[in-house]
Amino acid sequence: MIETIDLKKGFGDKTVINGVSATFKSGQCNLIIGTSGSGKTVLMKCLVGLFEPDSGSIIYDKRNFTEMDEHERKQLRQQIGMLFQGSALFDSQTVQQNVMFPLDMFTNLTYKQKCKKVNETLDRVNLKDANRKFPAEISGGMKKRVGIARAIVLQPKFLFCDEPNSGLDPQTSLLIDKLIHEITVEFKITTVINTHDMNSVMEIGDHILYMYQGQKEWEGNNKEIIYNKNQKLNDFIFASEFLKDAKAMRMIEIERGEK
Ligand SMILES: Nc1ncnc2c1ncn2[C@@H]1O[C@H](COP(=O)(O)OP(=O)(O)OP(=O)(O)O)[C@@H](O)[C@H]1O
Repeated sequence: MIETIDLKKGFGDKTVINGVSATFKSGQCNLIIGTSGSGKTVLMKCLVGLFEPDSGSIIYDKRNFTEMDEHERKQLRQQIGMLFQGSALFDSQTVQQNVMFPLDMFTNLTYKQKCKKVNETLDRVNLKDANRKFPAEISGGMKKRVGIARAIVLQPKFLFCDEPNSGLDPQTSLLIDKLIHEITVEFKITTVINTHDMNSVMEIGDHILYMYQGQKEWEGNNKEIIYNKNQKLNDFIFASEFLKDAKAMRMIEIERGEK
């Protein structure tokens, strides 16, 4: 579990995160949504320590991240997996080398042990027989799976995904979402996902945090979002005719008890 308490972050005289208190539970996909510039990325960067908040606290399983020294943070980082936008794979390295990278960095395992772990993890993300391929030789969806494999190879307790569906077609996005959700539940990971993808919100939004101008404007789950009465949130999610129709269909499904 990760908690933020009255978190604030600004740049110069501009406040970007303005007193966000939130709880991200384990075994759940916690989605952060909001318009461009609402502070999603800055919030996530504060959570992982890439930005220092100006005030407030970040608590990882009762450990105060904001008060940790560099040594303690380094230890905690070993429990954190990150899936970056565009997968951020090393182009000159094979799939196997990419996934092995965190094991090289953080463990003293033998090469044989590392290979075993890499193979088990690639299996888990349904990527067999790709070990020797280079990123340029595989599809966007496969790259994303490699990114996920690299993020979970150390069996993290916390997983951060920045726009995991960027650049993927809707069908592949759905598969990647499902994979992230399955892994989250299976390993009881606290997963935090920054997304613009409304399909993800509906499919895997166990907990959704809607950011508006640096503040937590609304939170709830993917059922509650359908019925929410928050005008700003509704303006945001139902901005398109398609989503309005999707909402109407979804409400009919829920009323019929189909999901
Ligand atoms: N390093 C920085 N220095 C100064 N301002 C920054 C910095 N990083 C972000 N900001 C500002 O903080 C605000 C929030 O940016 P952020 O990237 O968190 O938005 P976002 O919600 O993630 O948007 P998007 O959906 O477009 O990624 C923006 O106004 C941005 O210009």
